[in-house]
Amino acid sequence: MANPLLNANDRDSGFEQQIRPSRLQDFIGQKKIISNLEVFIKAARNRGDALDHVILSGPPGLGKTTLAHIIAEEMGVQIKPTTGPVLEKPGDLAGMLTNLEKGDVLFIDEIHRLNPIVEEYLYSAMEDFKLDIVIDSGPSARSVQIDLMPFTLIGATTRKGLLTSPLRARFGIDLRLDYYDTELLQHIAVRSAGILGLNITDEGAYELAKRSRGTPRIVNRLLRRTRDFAEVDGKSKIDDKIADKALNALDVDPRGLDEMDIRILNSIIENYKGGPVGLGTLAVAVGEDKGTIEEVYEPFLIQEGFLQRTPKGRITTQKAFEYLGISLPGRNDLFQ
Ligand SMILES: Nc1ncnc2c1ncn2[C@@H]1O[C@H](COP(=O)(O)OP(=O)(O)OP(=O)(O)O)[C@@H](O)[C@H]1O
Ligand SMILES: [Mg+2]
Repeated sequence: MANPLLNANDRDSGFEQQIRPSRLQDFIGQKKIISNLEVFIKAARNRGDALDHVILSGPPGLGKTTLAHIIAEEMGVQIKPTTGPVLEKPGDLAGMLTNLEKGDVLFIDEIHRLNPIVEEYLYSAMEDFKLDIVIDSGPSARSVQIDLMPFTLIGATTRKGLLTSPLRARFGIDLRLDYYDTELLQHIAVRSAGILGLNITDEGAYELAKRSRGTPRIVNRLLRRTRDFAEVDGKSKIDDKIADKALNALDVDPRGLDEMDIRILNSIIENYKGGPVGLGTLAVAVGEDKGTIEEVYEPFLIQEGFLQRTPKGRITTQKAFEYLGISLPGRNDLFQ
């Protein structure tokens, strides 16, 4: 059964709003991205220009939406958020663009899901701040050009591979967010606990952090759930014991792997003796889209040393066999 804690779509907006960092200095980790952004923002502000267009990519829950809001805040401009699927017609995009003031941020989440026709209109808007709109149809159809205010488009995507190259080429700033290490997530847990007025020990925060799949959204969610267990147990402090108890009760994996991670590893091991297996075959076996496996699941499994990409296909590592408690084929003596 899918673990609801790991579901990126389940949002508690009140909680999120409270703990979401709003300035660059509060954003934990992703050091290189943050220091580059500081330079770009400062330079644009000094010149009085809009910031160049930004594409933010990376797996769910790592801080793309958060960063988009921070960028607008640091630039001292308004942010107008929308998502790819909502912009169905060119008119929807025109409506958003003509409402922007100088320097404003148009934030398009899930930009890989943009309608191709809408996307074409975006090209000239991004490049020349102009919008060519066709009015009427048939013989009376004519094109009018609308001048736009200079603006910054921030696109966010978990699937950068799906962006067309003309769109990709129009972003001057390309930022890819990586998974967070346990220490950073521990830091995030402590920060969030502080904002919520919760007492948490370093060990408690560490326990949450190491079971959060490298993802700030998950560590915050596990913190919230652990708080419930602490309250019900009459504990005034979140320590590693209550964290462990809560996470076990919630079936959170010891290393934070989610259901699809496990399914991918199990499938390679059980059906293909640990691989190599091609991405397409694996996708069919686990019932997930190829690109999602490649861009959302594999990076974490590779980073954690459970999976390798080889020219012949994906293979699971000895660590994956050990973790799942399965003996390597033909080497039954190895882990006894
Ligand atoms: N670097 C960070 N420091 C502190 N908190 C963070 C950081 N990154 C993310 N968070 C927290 O994690 C939550 C999830 O982040 P966010 O919504 O920005 O992720 P996302 O990349 O946009 O995810 P999705 O792809 O699902 O839209 C935020 O509400 C924020 O509180
Ligand atoms: Mg987001």
